[in-house]
Amino acid sequence: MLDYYQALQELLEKLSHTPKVVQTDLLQATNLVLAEDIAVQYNAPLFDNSAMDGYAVGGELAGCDEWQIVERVAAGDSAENIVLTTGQAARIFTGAPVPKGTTAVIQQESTIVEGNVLKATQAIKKDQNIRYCGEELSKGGKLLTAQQRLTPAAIALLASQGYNQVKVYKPLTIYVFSTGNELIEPNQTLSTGKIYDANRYLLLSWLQQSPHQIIDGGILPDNQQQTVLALAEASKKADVIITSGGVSVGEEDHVRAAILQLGELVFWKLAIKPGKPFAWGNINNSKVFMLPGNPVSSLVTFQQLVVPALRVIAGEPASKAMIKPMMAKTKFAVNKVQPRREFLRIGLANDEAGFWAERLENQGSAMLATCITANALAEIPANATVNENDLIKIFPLDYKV
Ligand SMILES: Nc1nc2c(c(=O)[nH]1)N[C@H]1C(S)=C(S)[C@@H](COP(=O)(O)OP(=O)(O)OC[C@H]3O[C@@H](n4cnc5c(N)ncnc54)[C@H](O)[C@@H]3O)O[C@H]1N2
Ligand code: MOO
Repeated sequence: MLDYYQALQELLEKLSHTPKVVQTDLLQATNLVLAEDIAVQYNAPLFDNSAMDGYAVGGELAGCDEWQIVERVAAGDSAENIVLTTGQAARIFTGAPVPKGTTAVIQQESTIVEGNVLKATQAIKKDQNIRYCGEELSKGGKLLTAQQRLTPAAIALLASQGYNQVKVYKPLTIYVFSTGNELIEPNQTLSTGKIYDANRYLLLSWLQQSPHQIIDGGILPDNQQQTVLALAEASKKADVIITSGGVSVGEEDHVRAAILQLGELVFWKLAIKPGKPFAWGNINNSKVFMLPGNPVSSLVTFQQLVVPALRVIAGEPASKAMIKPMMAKTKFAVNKVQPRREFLRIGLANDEAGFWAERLENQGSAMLATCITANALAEIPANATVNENDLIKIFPLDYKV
């Protein structure tokens, strides 16, 4: 059996490639990966401005305890033609440009105003409450580096610099299939031996939150020829094909054989529970991931292996594509060692002492309902016991891609 971290590293290394680049409107780039370095084109802040609603005071501060209010500047106004000298002040608002000669801004809570006369109720320091031009970013520097995923904050930063188009790696086209004669759709009538397809719904709804194009490939029957035809057809358009079921050793497990006929496949017995059988490979330029049929095995292998893999295929560096664990203290013990690294569904909570993990009942790999209460997976290393209050790795179940 292959160790999880070894498998993950090998998978991400072997997937590295150069994705296609497209120019796109800013909002369309959300969650895609930047394909170019972007320069700071304007100083930030763009101009000296006030950090508070209050009064800009000019000239020398020493010996000055009263100012004449001579001007008013609001956000959006120009202050280019205003100059404050010692003893002069301007009413000013947050974000408004400070007039020339401004030494400090006094926030209005620290002032007394009588007519046009301003007095301060607290000591004033030079430069207080002034955000100076270029103090955050200076023109010509690097704003963003290629391979950065464009989070909402990155989109906002680009907008704040006047960029309305960016070059990103092209969104992926991802096909999702389920496999198995036992599977029917939720709108169909149950008959003996049949079950409703859960995995395709898990994967489609999870992937819907990604910026990629997701195509529902439907249910493949346990039939070699039909599986080959469907996968060959999907591979004409797909960057990625994800299947679930039929990956282990049974005679009715046709997907592996179909992919081997059409392309290349690596089959792993992973030392993880759930999620032991896992396969990946390619049909021409389409990458293929085969998840185990049990719904929770699908969920765990999708989050722990395929999500990082999709990030790499979408253009992120492997180091950033890894899903990041956090640490939590256990409210449970594991006394029995077992040979596979276990990803337990847990309830993660926190108090003043930090995060703690509570083990949930019903950990079977077909027991999907536990995943509703669970908000994280706890990693129990192979051949290890865990005591109460031990610190262990936790992977939040946040359904990100
Ligand atoms: N002789 C062995 N049998 C099994 C082994 C093994 O090593 N030797 N491994 C077991 C483990 S662990 C897992 S996990 C499963 C994985 O099996 P497959 O990927 O081949 O999946 P199936 O046999 O097609 O299905 C397993 C199970 O999951 C149900 N299923 C499948 N697809 C869906 C779906 N889309 N929605 C809901 N449920 C689904 C299916 O009906 C089966 O009950 O193999 C073990 N067996
Ligand atoms: O690995 Mo299987 O996923 O134990 O049920």
